[in-house]
Amino acid sequence: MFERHAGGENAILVHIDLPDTHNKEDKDEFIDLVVSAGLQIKGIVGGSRDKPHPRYFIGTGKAEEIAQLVKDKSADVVLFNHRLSPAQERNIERLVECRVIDRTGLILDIFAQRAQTHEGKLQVELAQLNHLSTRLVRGWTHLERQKGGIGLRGPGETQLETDRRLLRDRIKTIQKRLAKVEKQREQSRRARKRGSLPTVALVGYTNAGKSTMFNRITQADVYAADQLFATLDPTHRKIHLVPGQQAILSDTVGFIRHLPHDLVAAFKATLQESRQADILLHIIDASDERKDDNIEQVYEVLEAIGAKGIKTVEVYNKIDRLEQVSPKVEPGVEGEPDRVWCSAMSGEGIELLCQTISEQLEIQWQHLKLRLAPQDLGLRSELFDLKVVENEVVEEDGSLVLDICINNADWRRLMRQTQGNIEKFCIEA
Ligand SMILES: Nc1nc2c(ncn2[C@@H]2O[C@H](COP(=O)(O)OP(=O)(O)OP(=O)(O)O)[C@@H](O)[C@H]2O)c(=O)[nH]1
Repeated sequence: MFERHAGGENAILVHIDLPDTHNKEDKDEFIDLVVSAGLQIKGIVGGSRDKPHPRYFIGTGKAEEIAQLVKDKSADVVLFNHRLSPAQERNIERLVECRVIDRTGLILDIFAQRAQTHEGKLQVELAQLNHLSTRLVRGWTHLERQKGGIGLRGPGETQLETDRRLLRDRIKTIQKRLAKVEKQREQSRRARKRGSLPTVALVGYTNAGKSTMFNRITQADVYAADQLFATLDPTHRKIHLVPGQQAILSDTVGFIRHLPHDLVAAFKATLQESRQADILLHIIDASDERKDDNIEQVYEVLEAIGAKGIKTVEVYNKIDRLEQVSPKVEPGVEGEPDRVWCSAMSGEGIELLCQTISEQLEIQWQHLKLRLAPQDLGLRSELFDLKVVENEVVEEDGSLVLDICINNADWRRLMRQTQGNIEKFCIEA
């Protein structure tokens, strides 16, 4: 694994403007990421190119400039805000004589520092190992610590072959463990659904204020820090939105621009949580000048994980930092999400937010087909009392087939009342 960056290692940053980069935003975010990883920035090397140089990504002149800077500033690591090929990483490492980490490596390292649960840690380790496996070369010593020596190396195996084998074994073990943890999680998710409380998932660009909002709404003391990715693992709490209405609130990982696709895949289980939610609360840092771009990035990730169609409330957070903005709700028109302006930090507007979530949950309707046995007359009359029955057919055996259109709140109440049994009558959703 990469060495942890605790203790403030000295870093030289490299950010090159290429035709497809959003220069300023990308660079600012890169700096935020590096600071968040606990590194000391000792120098930033910039420049522009039409396309990456095959050998060093940057030009030879720039590479030499970096090598000099590494010496002058006694840097421990050079960080590229780009995705480097394994060969490029190696070539630069040789030239500058210190460790080189690309953008994916940096994000993985931050994930590794923030992972809290067993599953989160496993996910990070797997992603790191996969990333490393493409970078395994002769003389590569990252796995040194795990090697016990005797008995580990097979007959005639070179160092490189041993490393590869160890890496493959480790990847297999982690995949197995992850599969088990994911299964357990799926079971507890089903249990929560059976408990029939609606779920509300917080999503949003990293540092938008999700953990702070989670704390504010739940009054729970989860970790909130001025660090990117403070929440790698989802956390769940039961919340009271308005008297009598409860929901499960879940906090998820922060999104980030250009999140490499293999990382999206690695964190799918974590992001899965948002896919299963009844409502997404999209937390936006209203005081961030990059907010429009960030909003777009979040919607892109949501689309990539198949969570695009879920009802969303856009939460414009941090209004305490804005002048002349008071808490308010802007109802969405023509299918656009409602927008709530509030502050997780000061608490202004949080009541409005809870009311909006509650209303959105109430007004979700679903069409269902139920088959009731002739003796289930109590339930039948209850459904008629609720005025949710659209059609009724009596079948030859006396059973009743009802088409109903019911809102979530009523459905949940019936679920509670029948201890989940009503679900057994569903023949079609
Ligand atoms: N002024 C102000 N600061 C806020 C507000 N909400 C959150 N913050 C600050 O913004 C920073 C990030 O907040 P977090 O809650 O950790 O953000 P997050 O979205 O969970 O971050 P990731 O875990 O990186 O995705 C912290 O310094 C918070 O104190 C707010 O309403 N007003």
